[in-house]
Amino acid sequence: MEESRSVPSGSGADPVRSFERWKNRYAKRKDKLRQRRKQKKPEWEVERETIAALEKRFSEINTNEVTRFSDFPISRKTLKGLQEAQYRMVTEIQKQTIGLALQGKDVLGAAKTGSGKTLAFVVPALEILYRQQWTAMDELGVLIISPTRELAYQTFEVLRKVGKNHEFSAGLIIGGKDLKQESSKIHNMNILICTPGRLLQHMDETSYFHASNLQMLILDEADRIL
Ligand SMILES: Nc1ncnc2c1ncn2[C@@H]1O[C@H](COP(=O)(O)OP(=O)(O)OP(=O)(O)O)[C@@H](O)[C@H]1O
Repeated sequence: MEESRSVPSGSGADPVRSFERWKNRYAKRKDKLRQRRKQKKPEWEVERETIAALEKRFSEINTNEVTRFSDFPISRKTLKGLQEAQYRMVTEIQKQTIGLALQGKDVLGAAKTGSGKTLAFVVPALEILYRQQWTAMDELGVLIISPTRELAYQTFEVLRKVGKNHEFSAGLIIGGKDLKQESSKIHNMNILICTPGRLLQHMDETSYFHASNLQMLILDEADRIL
């Protein structure tokens, strides 16, 4: 059978050839997209590269030149949390201690009331877990001991605010609540803030409470705790 093809008179364009050209272009574009999708790295790999780039900058931290949180090599998630809570410029205790803590050094800080000590340890606490790609599936990584319930609660609020873009779980163990209820949740926590008495009680009575993989121990107002 003969194929009939209608060409609009006067246009000069062959619709079959135009279609073929369009089909080739479409196939090429689709191929490019497929290649690009193939090259796209998985999220964990991108995150690992970002962490490696941050760690490279640790040795270059110059405390004297730090004025803002963004001068520290810290994660975008922490930085975003800080900015959303309107924290941009560092206070003296933050400037002097965050860099050392990021470098993995033990830090003993002392500064007067209201000088911003809480963020000086909350930021490194978030970063140490971030760097190890800690997830809510992992165990306890950071333990913060506060001398009083009020202080523990305040610290928890700061942690919640600044760490809201991370996926870690955090718990407050301060007594005054049902011990059994606390016990059932304690093993799911990546970061725990507790008062000394309640912590001891859980160490004695909660069989599955363990801190064998702890990455950071923080004693808030150590002089009152020790
Ligand atoms: N970098 C910052 N920029 C602006 N405000 C800040 C900064 N750091 C802390 N603050 C604010 O300063 C106040 C005191 O901070 P914080 O409670 O951490 O001090 P502190 O030294 O722990 O005090 P205390 O010894 O009473 O516990 C808080 O209201 C906090 O939000």
